[in-house]
Amino acid sequence: MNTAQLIDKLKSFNKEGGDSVILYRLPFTDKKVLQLGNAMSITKFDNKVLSNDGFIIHPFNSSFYSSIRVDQLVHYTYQGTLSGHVSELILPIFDMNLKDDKCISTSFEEYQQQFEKMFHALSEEGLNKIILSRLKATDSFEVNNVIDFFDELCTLYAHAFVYAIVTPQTGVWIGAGPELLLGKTADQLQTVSLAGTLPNMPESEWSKKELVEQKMVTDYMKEVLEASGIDGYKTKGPYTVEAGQVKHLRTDFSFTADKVKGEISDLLMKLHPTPAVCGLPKQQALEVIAEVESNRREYYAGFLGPVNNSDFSFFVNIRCLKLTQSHAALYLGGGLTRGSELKKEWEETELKGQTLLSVLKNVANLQGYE
Ligand SMILES: C=C(O[C@H]1C=CC=C(C(=O)O)[C@@H]1O)C(=O)O
Repeated sequence: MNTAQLIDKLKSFNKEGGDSVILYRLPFTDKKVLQLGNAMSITKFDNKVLSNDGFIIHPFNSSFYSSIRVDQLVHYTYQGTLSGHVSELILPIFDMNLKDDKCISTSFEEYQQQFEKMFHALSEEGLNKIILSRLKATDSFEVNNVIDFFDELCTLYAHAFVYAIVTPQTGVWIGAGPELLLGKTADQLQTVSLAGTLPNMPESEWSKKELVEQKMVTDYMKEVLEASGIDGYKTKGPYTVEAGQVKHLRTDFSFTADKVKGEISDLLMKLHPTPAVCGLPKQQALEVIAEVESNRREYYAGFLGPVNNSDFSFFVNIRCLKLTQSHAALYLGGGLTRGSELKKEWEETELKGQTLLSVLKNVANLQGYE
C-alpha cells in the first residue's frame, strides 16, 4: 500500500467512525506498523482470539478491566516516520479518546506504608515475592506529540516492544517494554523469565539477591510449562539484558506448539501475570496487591501485542504511561523479596521511570514533573 492509498483508507475509516489506532514496533527491527480498527471487549479469551488478525490489550487483573481486541481494518508497515498528512488523520482519534481521569503521584510516605504492608506479608504470611507499583504523574502533553514520542522511543530502545495506542475503552497508552510474555512464529513458541534489576552501569554487579529473584521466576515458568505438558523445552540463560537506564537478568524458554497439551490460550492465561509483575504464590500476591496498592493498575502489568496469520507477540505492559487530559501517568513497579530495602526499591522505580521521562522532557518539553 502506498501513502496515497493509505490516506484514502484513513479517510473512509474516519468517515465510518473507526475508533482505534495502534502504532507498534517489535524489538530489534526497524519495521513499524500502523494498524486501525474497532475495539471490542473479549468475553472469552480462547484460541479463537489467537487465530484472528488483530491487536490484543489485556489488563493486569481482568476482574476489574476488560480484555480488548482491535480488529485489523488497515495494516500498514513503514520505516522512519509517518507523513504529516497521515498523522493529521489519526491524531484526532487519540484526542477524542483521552480520558479525563485524575492521576495522583504516589508520595514516598504512601509508598513506604505500602512497602511495609507487603513486607509484613513476605515475612509473616508466607509470600515469597510481590511487585509493588506506584504512579508518577507529570503534566499532560499535546496529543500532537504522540507520534514523535513513539518514534523517539523506537530510536532509543531497540530492545523493547514500543507502542502508542488508543481505544475508547483503554484511552491512550504509550510504552517501551522489555519483557516478552509469549510469542509464536510458525510452530515455535517462546517465553522469558525476567527478574532482577540494577543500574545499567558496568560497575554494578549481580548479587545473590537478584540471582535468587531470577531463579524464583524461572522455577515458576518451568512449573507452568510442565503443568501444560510441555517437556523438552530449551532454555538459555540467565544472561544480562540492557533496558535503557537499567539492566535485568533474563532466561529464555523455547518449545514447539505441538508440545502444548490443551489450548495455547490456556497457557497464556496461566503465565499471566508472571512473578515479574505479580508475585509468588500468584493468587496470594494478587490479593495483597489489590488490598495494598492505591492505583488499580488498569492495563499496566497486563500484556499487549499483535496477532497476524496465527502468529503473535505478546509483551508485558511495563515501562508505560497512560496519557489523560490532565496528566501523563507513569506506572513504575519493582519486585520485593525478604531481602528488599525501602530506599533501594524506590530508587529502582525512579530509574525505571527514566525510560519514558527522558523522552517526555525532550519531545514534549515537560519541566517539573513531581
Ligand atoms: C514491574 C516492573 O518490572 C519488572 C520487570 C523486570 C524486573 C523487575 C524487578 O527487578 O523488580 C520487575 O519485576 C516495572 O518496570 O514496572
